[in-house]
Amino acid sequence: MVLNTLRHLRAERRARAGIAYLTADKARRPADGELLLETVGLTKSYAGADGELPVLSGIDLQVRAGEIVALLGRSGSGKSTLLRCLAGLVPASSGTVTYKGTPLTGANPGTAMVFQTFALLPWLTVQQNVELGLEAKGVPAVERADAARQAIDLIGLDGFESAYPKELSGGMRQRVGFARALVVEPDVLMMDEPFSALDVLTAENLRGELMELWESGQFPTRAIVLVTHNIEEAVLMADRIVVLGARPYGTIREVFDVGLNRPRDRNAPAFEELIDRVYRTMTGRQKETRTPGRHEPAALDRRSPANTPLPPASVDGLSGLAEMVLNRAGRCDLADLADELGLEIDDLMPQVDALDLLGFTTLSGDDLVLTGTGTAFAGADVQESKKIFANAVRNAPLVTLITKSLCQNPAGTLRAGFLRDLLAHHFTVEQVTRQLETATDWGRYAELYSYDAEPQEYRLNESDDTRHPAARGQH
Ligand SMILES: Nc1ncnc2c1ncn2[C@@H]1O[C@H](COP(=O)(O)OP(=O)(O)OP(=O)(O)O)[C@@H](O)[C@H]1O
Repeated sequence: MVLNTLRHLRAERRARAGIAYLTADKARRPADGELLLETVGLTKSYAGADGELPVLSGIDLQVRAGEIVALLGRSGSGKSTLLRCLAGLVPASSGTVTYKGTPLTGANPGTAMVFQTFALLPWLTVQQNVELGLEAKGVPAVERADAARQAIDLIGLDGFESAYPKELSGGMRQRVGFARALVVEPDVLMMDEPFSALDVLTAENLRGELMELWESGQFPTRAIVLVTHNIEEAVLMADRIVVLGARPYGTIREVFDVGLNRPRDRNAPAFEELIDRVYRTMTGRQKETRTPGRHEPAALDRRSPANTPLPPASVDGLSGLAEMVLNRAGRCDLADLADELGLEIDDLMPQVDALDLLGFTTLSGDDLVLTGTGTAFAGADVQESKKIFANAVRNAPLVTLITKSLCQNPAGTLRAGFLRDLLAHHFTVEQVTRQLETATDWGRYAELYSYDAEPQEYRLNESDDTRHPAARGQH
């Protein structure tokens, strides 16, 4: 249906060739390789409670006409921040971002953004929402209305022009988001997880239609940058996949040239093989052994609360995953397990990271494998599992820091504020809060300390203060 609409539109477009903002050459997608966006040595820090928090470091990236580039990485690796830097929505801390060779000094005039949460104005109709971008550019009303109608048709929303966002399903709202971005015919369409707020079928349908438009050469943009944490989505859509790693700062870990013919067959061996390769890169536990690049800070090597943040996994969550692996003979393919549970691999990563940190599992190829201690932990009764956990948790630097500090204070108490200040040097307020929640949960389960929400204080578990290796000064 969309393609028919397109053919119709194409003819209509030719007839309207005089309209200034809808140029004929934009109606074709030239795979001319022109360099559209470039970052050189891009570094981005955000202001934290105490100083700058580095998020991206040493990012050298190019986006050329004719390509779809996916920015893939785990939560917090800086994908959205990189997208916003490319769009000129946030300034680089150092390094340069250029559009067609010109350094950005504000919003990038060659890009338009589609957001995960649609970001529509509820008091405006579909037509008015779509016209917004053109209004900002000072396009006259009649031309604006005409262009909006075309974008609405293109994206399959014809008939909904006068509807308000609240009358639309999630999928239809996101179509409005696309139409609003496409109406300005940006050189580069920026998409920040545009399908992740939609149910699976709606996302699949919309993704498929967009790819048809792109492949047919009718998409009114010359390149696409897509942020996603979904490996399959990246392999399905992108020409290049840029994998960002998060530790200790967001850096480019690897770039994959996809090179598969379109439309892509998910069941083709080459498709599955690439998914496996990307997956290994994303989940790889290899330490940063390479020499830091010109623009990167030196890698940190000793585990400390600063360089080993606690993953946001509760004891219940990580125990649940350990038990699932135990029930699969102590070894399971993580991607298969995520599939079975109807989750994305990314959803399981906090628990996987936690099990890894505690020494309960290792990754062997694509498989998550229980270690001897992990097997004992997963099969133990509550009391025994608490003992095993108390021993393993010495691998968690923040828990050890809390325990040691408590032991050194004759009163056996520690204010959470002290830890907040300490961690604020390295993490955002949100990250500090999440880490303290995890440390509280883990320390309580291990019966190392308790926590009083009022007056926000940790307190040593006196009966057990000799049990923990950190308390005995053995760590
Ligand atoms: N405006 C901001 N101020 C302070 N810190 C921020 C801001 N925006 C992002 N961050 C922090 O920067 C880090 C990277 O965030 P970003 O959203 O770019 O990552 P991401 O890879 O897109 O993650 P996700 O997949 O969870 O959206 C995170 O730790 C986040 O808390």
